[in-house]
Amino acid sequence: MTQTWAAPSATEPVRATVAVPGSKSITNRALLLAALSERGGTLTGALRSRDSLLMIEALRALGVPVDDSGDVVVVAAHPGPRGPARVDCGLAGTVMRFVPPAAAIADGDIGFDGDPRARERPMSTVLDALRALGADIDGDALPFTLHGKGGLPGGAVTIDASASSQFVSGLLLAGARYEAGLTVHHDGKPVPSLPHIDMTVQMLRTAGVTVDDSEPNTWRVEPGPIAAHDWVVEPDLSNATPFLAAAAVTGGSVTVPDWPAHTTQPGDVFGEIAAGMGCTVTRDAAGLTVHGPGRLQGIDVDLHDVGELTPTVAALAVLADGPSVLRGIAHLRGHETDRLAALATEINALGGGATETEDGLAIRPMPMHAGRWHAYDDHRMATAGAIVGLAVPGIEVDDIATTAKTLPDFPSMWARMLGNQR
Ligand SMILES: O=C(O)C1=C[C@@H](OP(=O)(O)O)[C@@H](O)[C@H](O)C1
Ligand SMILES: C=C(OP(=O)(O)O)C(=O)O
Repeated sequence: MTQTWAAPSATEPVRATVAVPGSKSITNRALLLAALSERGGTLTGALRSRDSLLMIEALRALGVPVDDSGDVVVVAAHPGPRGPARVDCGLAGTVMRFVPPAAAIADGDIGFDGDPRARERPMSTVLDALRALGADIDGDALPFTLHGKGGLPGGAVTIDASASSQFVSGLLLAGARYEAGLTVHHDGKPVPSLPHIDMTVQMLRTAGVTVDDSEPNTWRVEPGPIAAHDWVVEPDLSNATPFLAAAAVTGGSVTVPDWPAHTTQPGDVFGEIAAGMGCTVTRDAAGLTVHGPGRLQGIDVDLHDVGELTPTVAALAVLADGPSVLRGIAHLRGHETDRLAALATEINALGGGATETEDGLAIRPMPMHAGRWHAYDDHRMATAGAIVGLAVPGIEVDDIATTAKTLPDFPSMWARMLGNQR
């Protein structure tokens, strides 16, 4: 159900401490690894949102016992994924790209489908790779059916992962459970979001899997069991960025506690981006703090590795003093929506100056006016509208409920941050 939301404008500098829930990317990897470990595992600090519930339901459909009724999510010992099953991927890239490689070791027919937009998101690379590794699959996009044979030979496969790092991550997460393990070689334009592949490799190693990533564009996963692990999920640093942006836009100061000292999450880079736009950024025992400047500067930045941050950075760019260029993000056209088209359309409709380039956005700050900001079923479009609304009175986000994909409490967190929760 959609929900129109009057974005509150800030009448004074925002000063707040905002604790954000667990990382979507870490939660869904930890759930999947627990499902592939016959001894299960636990998650402390797991995200509870549409994307993580879709992952939990997908694993349950595959016979994996997941108990999410308490603070700690518990995946009990189990004999491994099994079919037949139906899996709803919603609009979650981590479900549609991570679950099929895991389901390929199950037996029985496993049908996958998702939201209408999910049927348009790039998927054939994973399905072709699984076929090359021995799987029997009907279809090249959602909906498709995997005819499980109770195991997969595995081996070596070459893919073009330039449209999404999730193609590589999905295969690697399950690769240890293939008979011959897995070698994935990427051949094509550079893979985006490489930190997310590093996250996959690190988490596999934590679960006792041997991974060789010493050669660029090639990843080798040795066959073997995946160990049970008690995962502690870091806060979602990408979801932290709209709150930090509120400080940047209003000349205030926002702290996100429990910011990890070392992390593979792309949101970590936001500190550098905010500093590049004139903010002062500090990291200390309190967490990461962004202090906004009197006037925000434009920025020329390559977001290829951290594409998830684009909607937040674009929202900051429209409110800056000078022009900005956001590069390296052509692959965002295949995200929850075509994010480049969506951002350019919404910014221009409200008087701003945004142009789509071949691989990103050029943004010229211009006075913006009140109006409707469309979210396109995209949680990060919705939060970008909230950021713009802090500085431009009268912005209405047409569907704030879409933030439930990764941050169901967004409206009340935003209100609390602004100190005006009703
Ligand atoms: O592996 C992951 O958890 C993710 C990888 C990235 O996908 P792309 O490489 O498709 O951008 C990122 O944008 C997405 O939000 C989460
Ligand atoms: C691209 C994103 O999500 P997904 O995991 O669905 O690809 C995102 O959260 O910005």
